[in-house]
Amino acid sequence: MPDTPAATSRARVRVPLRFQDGYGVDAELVTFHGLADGAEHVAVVLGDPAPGTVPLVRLHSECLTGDVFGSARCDCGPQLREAVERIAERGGVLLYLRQEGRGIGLYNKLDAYALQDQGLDTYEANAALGLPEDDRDYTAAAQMLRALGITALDLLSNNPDKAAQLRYLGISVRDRVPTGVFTTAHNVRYLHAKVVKTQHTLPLANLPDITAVTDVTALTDVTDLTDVTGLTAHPERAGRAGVTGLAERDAG
Ligand SMILES: Nc1nc2c(ncn2[C@@H]2O[C@H](COP(=O)(O)OP(=O)(O)OP(=O)(O)O)[C@@H](O)[C@H]2O)c(=O)[nH]1
Ligand SMILES: [Zn+2]
Repeated sequence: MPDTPAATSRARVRVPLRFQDGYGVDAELVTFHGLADGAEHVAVVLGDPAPGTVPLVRLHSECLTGDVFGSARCDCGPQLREAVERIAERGGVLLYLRQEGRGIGLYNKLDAYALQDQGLDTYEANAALGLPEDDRDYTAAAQMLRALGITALDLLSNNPDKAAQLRYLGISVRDRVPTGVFTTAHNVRYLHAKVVKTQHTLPLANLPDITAVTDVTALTDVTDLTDVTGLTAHPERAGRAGVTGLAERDAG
């Protein structure tokens, strides 16, 4: 385990969260001193874990296009909305990490989008720009968790690298709990690349051949795509139910 200096909490403020679909919950936002990368990450503390249970935690990487503007090119917005409610129900923390574009920044991400529009996948596009496929380091996340008194957790994520890095940093990840599946006509190739290239636990691996969807722009209704993928298109609840079978307990 690397020897990382401790971070301390800086401010704790109550913020009532009110989403456009009517869901609301009161959160406590926590800021920090001493984070390793100097970025302004924020912890969103939700609900109250029952005594003797570990908190549910999500490390959510910033996505301006998806989180703020509702872009359908990725699944970040629905994942964020889902995570807030699931964590609030059980008690836990969402770490909102300022790692736009898997760490390469917003402008580089949009450059990568332009290359994806020419046929490259999400990882090839980063590489073509001379950038890492995924530049995220979760040292600051581990510091934030420790500052909040959390050393054991269940992780709400499909990304095995998040669990692996947290464990390396000395945090005990008991279960890795998959998020819902939020497909749109515009993000299915992106989600498929995450499964094939970075082993995200999304139930897309058995797709007959995603490249058979040659013209996604023609799929104006996401239910068209559901026929192709066999997946549920974008419902927050049904999508979640569809992947619960993938919940796994990681050893160690
Ligand atoms: N470079 C790049 N970043 C992207 C792209 N699409 C989304 N992102 C960024 O990817 C991050 C979200 O990561 P994801 O790979 O969707 O999911 P994850 O966080 O690794 O895994 P989960 O916990 O399962 O959601 C955000 O920072 C987005 O801005 C893309 O095409 N290129
Ligand atoms: Zn996104």
